[in-house]
Amino acid sequence: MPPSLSTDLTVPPTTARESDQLWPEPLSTPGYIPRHLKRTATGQFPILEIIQRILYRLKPSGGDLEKLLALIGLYQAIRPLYSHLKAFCIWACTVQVIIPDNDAVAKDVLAWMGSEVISQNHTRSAMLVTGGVHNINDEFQRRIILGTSTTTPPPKVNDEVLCLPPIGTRLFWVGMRPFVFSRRGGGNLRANIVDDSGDLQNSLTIMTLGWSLKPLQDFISLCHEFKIKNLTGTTTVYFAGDGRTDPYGGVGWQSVSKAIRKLDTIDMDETVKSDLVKDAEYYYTEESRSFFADCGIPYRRGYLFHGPPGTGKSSCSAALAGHLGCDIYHINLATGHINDSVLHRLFLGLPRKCIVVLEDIDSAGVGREEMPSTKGQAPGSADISGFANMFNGQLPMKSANSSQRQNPVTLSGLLNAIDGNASQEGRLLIMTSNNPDALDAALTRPGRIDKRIYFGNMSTNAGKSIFKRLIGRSALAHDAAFTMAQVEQWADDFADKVPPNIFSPAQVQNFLQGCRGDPFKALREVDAWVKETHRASPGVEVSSSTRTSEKSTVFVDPPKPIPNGVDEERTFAQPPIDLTDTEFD
Ligand SMILES: Nc1ncnc2c1ncn2[C@@H]1O[C@H](COP(=O)(O)OP(=O)(O)OP(=O)(O)O)[C@@H](O)[C@H]1O
Repeated sequence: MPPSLSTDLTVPPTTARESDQLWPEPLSTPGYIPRHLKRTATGQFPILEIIQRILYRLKPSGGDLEKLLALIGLYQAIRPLYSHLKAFCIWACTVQVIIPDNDAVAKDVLAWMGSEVISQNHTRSAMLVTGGVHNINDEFQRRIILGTSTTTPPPKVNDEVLCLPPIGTRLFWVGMRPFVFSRRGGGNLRANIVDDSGDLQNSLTIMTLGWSLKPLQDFISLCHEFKIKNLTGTTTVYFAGDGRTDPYGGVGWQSVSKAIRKLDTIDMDETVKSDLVKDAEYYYTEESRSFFADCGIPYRRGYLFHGPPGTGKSSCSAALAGHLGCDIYHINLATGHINDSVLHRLFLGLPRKCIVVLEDIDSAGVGREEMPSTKGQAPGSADISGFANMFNGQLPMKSANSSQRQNPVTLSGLLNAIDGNASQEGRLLIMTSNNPDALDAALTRPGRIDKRIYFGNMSTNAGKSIFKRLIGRSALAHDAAFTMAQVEQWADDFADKVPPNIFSPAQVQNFLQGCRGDPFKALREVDAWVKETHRASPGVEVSSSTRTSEKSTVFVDPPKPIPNGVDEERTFAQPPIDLTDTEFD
């Protein structure tokens, strides 16, 4: 009798009689394994001992352990062959795409997988991340940011926790076609971005049966459409990061989802705004696309938004992206993290339809390279444009802001990234600047900048509008006794108290935010605020005339007398189309 399995799992006694009971076969029996070999095996692998006892319990006549051992041996022998065979079958019968984890396409795929595969009932593991939308369910915030009425249902956004596929592999079906999704991660992105087996770390791999990439392209389109349809109400904002997320070890894009900023929350001249929106909308029509293609003109468009700080240049760019339904990419050259090759790569990685914002381009200190002799360089290393100017009898242009430290991005590198031959087409480039006069003419020439829009300080109309948005809506929502007519009257009173074209909308917004939706507090405190703020802004003088007419604003050091709007533009070289029916937010 074998010892009881439940109490004793040690090696069984080895007397000849007991061993014979366990291994009763004679030497001539096929599959016979000598006793000492069995003992060595079970001694080395205690699990075999356990299996042996279980088998004995199940079938006291015994005898199946040999088959098991033979199978295990066979498996060990053919395992390398199996992995080679598997690799060959995968290579021969499947197609795959690899997507860097931080690419926009990867985000589309993850969003689709999260919703259509991972959120299904049978999922047993998932990666949870926050949605990253700023407080969109807050009524007050929503009305300010989105300009929606209290009756408008909130847009469908990923406001809380997202369920995404974890690291690992997952089989799923789209219709009748199987796909294998693999997510790799955990690598140090700054250095070892390709592992020993040559695979990209922190990437997604999508694989399916067949010999054509078409099903995979269709799947990617499906994911993209899903994102467009389901994430309405948000814009993905990308920032050129500090290098931690770039699969190539340099500076890459980092992203965050933000609630769309509605165009009607941007206070600017309505004609200028509608002209800008029509231009951008037309740029993305099929008609315009084929016009560019037929004429052999690179499909690109650029705007320069200029004006004092806090006048809405960045906000308008974001609102435009939301209106056009595309993502927005911010590059701040002044950080010093970006050099020519990184900038080039950032532009190469842009999707076809997007808005790229080069922020505060004047303060980035981007300039042409200095003459080789002044820098002690070899002649061959100088910017070719510098030589061209020498031959024209001109000195090479100095840095746009020579007092600043040299930016690793050169003007030629910037121009190359923006519209060099290898540069991506389809993007809409917006440069913002507080001081457009400091910009190199090469950067703003027609073809690179097609439209210049001036963002000025707050006008009387803008004052009314900002009061209604920040105070009026909240007052109406919180106190049913207030009427719209009252709000209009308060807005007029408020705008009369704030001298036009003196304060930036950001300053006024800041004051009104401090009033916390209380119209009486705002009206009571605005005079004191105006005086106080003037004292703190010595460059501005307020006369009584400035309170009555927007045009009579006095600047001590006046900028060019440009109305708040377009000051120069290059129009599309084709008959204008009728866009009068176009609806605007
Ligand atoms: N014209 C405007 N309409 C509505 N809000 C505005 C406007 N201008 C500024 N603001 C508000 O002021 C803040 C700062 O605006 P924004 O960053 O767009 O200004 P900017 O011109 O890009 O400033 P900077 O030149 O310093 O980058 C934002 O919160 C925005 O809501």
